[in-house]
Amino acid sequence: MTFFSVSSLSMVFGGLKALDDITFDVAQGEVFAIIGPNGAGKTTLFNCINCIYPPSSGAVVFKGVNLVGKKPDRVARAGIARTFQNIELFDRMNTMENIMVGRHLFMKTGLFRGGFMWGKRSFAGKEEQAHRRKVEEIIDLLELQVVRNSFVGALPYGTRKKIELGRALAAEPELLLLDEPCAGMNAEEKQDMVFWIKDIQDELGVTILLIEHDMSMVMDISDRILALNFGKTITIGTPDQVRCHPEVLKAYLGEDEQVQDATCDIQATDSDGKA
Ligand SMILES: Nc1ncnc2c1ncn2[C@@H]1O[C@H](COP(=O)(O)OP(=O)(O)OP(=O)(O)O)[C@@H](O)[C@H]1O
Repeated sequence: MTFFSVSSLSMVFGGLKALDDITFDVAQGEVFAIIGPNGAGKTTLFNCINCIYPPSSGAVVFKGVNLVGKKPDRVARAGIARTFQNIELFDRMNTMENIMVGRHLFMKTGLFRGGFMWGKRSFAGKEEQAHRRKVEEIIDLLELQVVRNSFVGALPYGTRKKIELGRALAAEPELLLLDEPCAGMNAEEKQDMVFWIKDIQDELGVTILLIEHDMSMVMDISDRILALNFGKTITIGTPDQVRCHPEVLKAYLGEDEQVQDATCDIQATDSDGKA
């Protein structure tokens, strides 16, 4: 059984075809990147995968189940978690509490309530302690110990991105959708994020779908890449295949640009598509 697949997926907004007949599959354990210039349809594709948008046509199949028409919380329960392009954390909550929010899918007694209201020996208290242990494992994995009790609103951008990643991991996903995990990060923070993503793939066995504008990061981390432009697939292949694909180069560099570099490197771009 294919672990994850998208078949003939199209999404139309008014007269605009944001996704046009997209088909690909992802094997368990892969890091699969989706690239393309601004407006190519990458976020729309993520929104169709986790059912924020119902596609106009096509299928999104995860472990044999077509997700189209399901609610986003059902998709999360099926084992798909997501981070967003813009950080969406609770600034007035600390790191631990923000990651704990990712556990809500598993909570039978409600967030935090159990431990506080009925004591540690009650079912609710024990359940809450088990969730806290899971959160502590994630804090250790992502080396967030020093900011465990800090309000996230005051923390540096790169740390906040990592906490958002931690919250997604708290849902114990089998498939993790990362929407521009390196956006707004400096070079050191990007290097760290690459390291965490590889760790999540290797140590937790999580399959990763990644949207990212930083091409050096994408080429470094991905097993395979889907390149989109104007909602259509340009190509799917390994980093080396995609890096040198003439249509990919044209999409990034423009019609008139000649590729001088024999390695076919695409310039790293920021989220505005600027070099
Ligand atoms: N809710 C919406 N209503 C109408 N048009 C939309 C909507 N969401 C996206 N679009 C359009 O669909 C196209 C694809 O947008 P999308 O955000 O998926 O691109 P993207 O590749 O993620 O771009 P970026 O890299 O800038 O985030 C764009 O033309 C965009 O304006």
